[in-house]
Amino acid sequence: MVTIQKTNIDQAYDAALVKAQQINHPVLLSMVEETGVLDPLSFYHAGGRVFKGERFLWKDRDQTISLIGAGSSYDLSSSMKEGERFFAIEKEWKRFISDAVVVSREEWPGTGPLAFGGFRFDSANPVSEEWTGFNEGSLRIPRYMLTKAGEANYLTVNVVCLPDGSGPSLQQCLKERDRLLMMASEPASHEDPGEMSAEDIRPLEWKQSVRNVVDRLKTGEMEKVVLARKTKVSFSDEVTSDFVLDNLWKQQPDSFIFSFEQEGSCFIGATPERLVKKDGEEILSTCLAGSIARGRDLEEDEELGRELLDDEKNRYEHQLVVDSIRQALSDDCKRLSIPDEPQLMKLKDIQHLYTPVKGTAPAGLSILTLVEKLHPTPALGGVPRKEAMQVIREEEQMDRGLYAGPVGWMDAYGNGEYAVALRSGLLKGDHAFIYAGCGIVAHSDPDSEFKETQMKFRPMQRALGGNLI
Ligand SMILES: C=C(O[C@H]1C=CC=C(C(=O)O)[C@@H]1O)C(=O)O
Ligand SMILES: [Mg+2]
Repeated sequence: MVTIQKTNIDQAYDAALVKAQQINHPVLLSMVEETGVLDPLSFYHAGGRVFKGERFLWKDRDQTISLIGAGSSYDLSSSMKEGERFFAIEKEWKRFISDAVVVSREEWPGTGPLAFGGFRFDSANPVSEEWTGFNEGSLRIPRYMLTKAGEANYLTVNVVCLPDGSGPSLQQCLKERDRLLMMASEPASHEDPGEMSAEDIRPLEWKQSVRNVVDRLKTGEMEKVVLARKTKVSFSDEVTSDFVLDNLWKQQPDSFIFSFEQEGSCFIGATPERLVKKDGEEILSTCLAGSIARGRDLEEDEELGRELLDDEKNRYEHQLVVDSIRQALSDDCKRLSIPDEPQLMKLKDIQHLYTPVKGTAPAGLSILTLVEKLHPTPALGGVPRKEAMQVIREEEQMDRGLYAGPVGWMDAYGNGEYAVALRSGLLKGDHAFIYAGCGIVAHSDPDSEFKETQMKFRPMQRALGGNLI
């Protein structure tokens, strides 16, 4: 945890420089101020004029917080495998913030030193060409960050002071900040990516994989395996994250919206699934699994909702997630509250079975400890976990990259939130890959699971500019 200082900025900068020399290690100076109202997308767009390729955006499902980062002041990254990657990043983060000098009036959640990023779904799967640039864990502490929390707007400026005194001066950073703020007061505009065409990758092989997995599940050797597939979308021009975000923002108000630019690519999406949120001692998680279409009118929609709630196959698919999340959280969380019956979560293109999870944990417990325990839940992995992951590797024959992995943020005050990066894709110049998967159980039918993936592709297809229903 960090200690807040209420000194003036010049003194804090000098103190950070002296500290960097003393400990012979970079020291972060983080300055936080309340600002006037800023539009998140305009800030993101303005950030792109100086820091294209180094931006992120996050908006939570409850509309309580938005974070928009531009530039990088420090990267936390790990190439370690499995749980080690979470612990390695956690260790470096703790060390980094323990030396940080923070100038702020208060400990506003989501301000000051904050790391945003994601983790690959499966660290044991080799990194494919399309995902190069993303490590097993890749988190970024931005140079500039807008935090919108309710009605309040905050701007964080992070300057890393180096032991040899090199690096940007305080005056340079403050000048750049003013320029960024000026540009962010202009409305966001973006280029249209032009003509679009889509190509399903290995659709027939995917259905065959569902059959193979169903056969194995019927023997009782496993209970559930989530199989995903991808579609390649091509454009006549470059598809920018500004364009896609603008669409997601308008079209998916009930989802977590995220974008993470890294080395010429951008991982982006609108997911309904929270992995874990930590707000002081309060812990929230979500069980989300089991799906059905939306109806054409209210009556049909309610009928489909009832059908989903009563459907044995979907209830089983869902219950495996509930059991696994309960077990993963039971060691660290007190007062776990998990309703016995799921409810419906209705999104634009699909409805899901949904069980909210609440609990409490010591304020000092790191959110990454919980992420490590929860990931991968059976909403995107399977049961038993280890065996299901091996089947996914064998049957999917693809690299999920950050799709279905944890994506989100953590601050230096012990707050944070990670979503499961579903309904997402990777933008790469004039093309994109989008991903969707389904929980396969012994009673799965390949054609209906395939249709389910088609529904799950729709949010990204629409955001990419596809003229869909
Ligand atoms: C794996 C995905 O969805 C998961 C989350 C909700 C419902 C699911 C299902 O019904 O199969 C999946 O477990 C995806 O969207 O790519
Ligand atoms: Mg399903």
